[in-house]
Amino acid sequence: MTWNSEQHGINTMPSTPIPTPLHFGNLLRIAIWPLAWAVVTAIASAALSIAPLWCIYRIAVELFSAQPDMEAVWRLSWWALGLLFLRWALMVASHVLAHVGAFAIQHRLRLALVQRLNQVPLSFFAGRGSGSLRRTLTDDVNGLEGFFAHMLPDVVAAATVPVMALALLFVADWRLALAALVPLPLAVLAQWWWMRGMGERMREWGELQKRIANQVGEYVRGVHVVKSFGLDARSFGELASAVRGAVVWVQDYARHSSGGWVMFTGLLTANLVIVAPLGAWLYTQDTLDLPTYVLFLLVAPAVLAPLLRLTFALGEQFQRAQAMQRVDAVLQAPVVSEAVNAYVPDAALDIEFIHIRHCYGESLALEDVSFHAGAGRLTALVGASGSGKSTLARLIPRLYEFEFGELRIGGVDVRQWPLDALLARLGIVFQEVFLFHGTVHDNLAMARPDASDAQIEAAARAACAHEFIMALPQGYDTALGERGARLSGGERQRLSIARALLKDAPILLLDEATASVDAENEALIQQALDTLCQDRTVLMIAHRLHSVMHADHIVVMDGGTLVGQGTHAELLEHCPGYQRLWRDHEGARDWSLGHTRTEAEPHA
Ligand SMILES: Nc1ncnc2c1ncn2[C@@H]1O[C@H](COP(=O)(O)OP(=O)(O)OP(=O)(O)O)[C@@H](O)[C@H]1O
Repeated sequence: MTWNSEQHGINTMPSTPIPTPLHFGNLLRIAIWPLAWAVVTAIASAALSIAPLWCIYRIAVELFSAQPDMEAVWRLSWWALGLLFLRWALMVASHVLAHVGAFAIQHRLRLALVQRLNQVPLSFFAGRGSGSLRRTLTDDVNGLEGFFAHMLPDVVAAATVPVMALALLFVADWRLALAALVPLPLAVLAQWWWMRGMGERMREWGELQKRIANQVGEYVRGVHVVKSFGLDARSFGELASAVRGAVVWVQDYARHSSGGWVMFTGLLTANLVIVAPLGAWLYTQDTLDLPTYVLFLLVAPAVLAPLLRLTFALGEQFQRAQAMQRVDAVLQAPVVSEAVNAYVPDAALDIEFIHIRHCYGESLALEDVSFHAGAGRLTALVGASGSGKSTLARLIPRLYEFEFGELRIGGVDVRQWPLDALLARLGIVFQEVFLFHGTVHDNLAMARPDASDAQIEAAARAACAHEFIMALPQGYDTALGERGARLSGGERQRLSIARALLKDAPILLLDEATASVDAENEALIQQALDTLCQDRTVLMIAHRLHSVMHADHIVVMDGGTLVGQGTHAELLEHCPGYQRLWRDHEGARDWSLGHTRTEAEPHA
């Protein structure tokens, strides 16, 4: 039989959003039926844990009677064994059902988180370390799964067993039953003492864990730099300080909590210390029979000891509540808004920046920038590092929302475009090429999932990538490591150009990517780019001026403002900012050529 999640009340469809703010109630609702059955079977199994003890009590009654009925003793023994097996079967059923429900919750949460992360602007990620976000998607979601899979049946059992045991003891002898409860108020007092300020402490612990996760993420990303300087994790200051902070926290926690904890656990497991002598005294007074005394010796520990489990669950609950808050913060993160009356214009797709102003937090990145990138033309953005070129490009796919002004594509403000339609019309080639785990083919096909093998190959050929792909061990089926580690920068760049060619979008955002590659790769990439740019609206961030001399339009940026625009010739004549850039560029070229010459001369 296959498990049909819909039939069994598990709603895994990502299209139904999870109601926020998140709490245990709305998580439970995701998988209400399996979890409800898990609770029912857990209660039944917990109740049955007491039943064999009742059989043993009845056996004792027989054995201590004047004429023991051995047949009844055997019958009761078989009953005890049968009930024990039934209890185990119910326990297994409860755990299986709890896991089914918990996995449904985990699956739904993950989908909802990934969906949300797809919809938030880039500024959301800027304020968070990638480590802490990864922790939310993995550890926090796993923790919630674990809570429902393990804690739920355990907690239900831990709460049921004492109630059943106490009911049985009160039926047998109310005086000893009360005695079995005596340590409880003292244990609660010790527990209160032990738990004081726990919420604050757990919050501190959560913060420390977040810091460590971020720092470990950073350490792993920068491990080549750390190694190249002959350092190790201890010399990675922030990471070392976060780990030391955790050690101090644990020491402090142990110092403050151990006394109360020892008292609490001691009291909860010590009711026999009262029940045993009191029962013996009542027996000597002839007000208690021996089988009842045996029953108390067997069952009294089950009245309080399971409460220990409940305490663990409470501690666990603190952590899960924090995990839930972190998951909730992502699920409630503001998404890129989409206009109600969004529409796709039926016009040539030019790009127009009108008095654009943008800040990253408090710091101003663009001020009053206006220019027009004509449809089907190549517009280049030039300027010193930090002048705002990339920021302008990032505003087009709405990776960031600008503060003031208008940004029109095809005559319509980007905020009036349906986001999917906008992104479908953009091809993006940035310097940092991200390649996913998967084959070369998968990495290319992501640009157009329905592309045929022939189309993929044609794009690769046009991007001058086919030859190096065929030289890989399995050609297009070669798996690429994390971040495409097995490919050179130039090869990755050509793959990303092939992707853009496959997507065949009418607008192209290009971060000129030839700055850091060798001459052979530069020529190949340039050739690929020339093919890619044909008949498209191209906005190109240019780091080397000679590559944009022939652009239709050049926009010169300086310190977040536009200081000139026109063709290369016009700017050389009128724009001091461009003249300076050109002088620097020519100077650098002379230096590099001169440098090459002087190095080459001795061999001439
Ligand atoms: N995510 C960010 N958060 C905060 N400030 C940023 C962010 N990205 C860029 N900036 C700042 O905004 C300004 C413009 O940066 P931008 O990357 O747009 O310049 P650029 O001209 O593309 O530089 P480069 O040529 O070096 O890439 C800079 O002062 C930069 O420090």
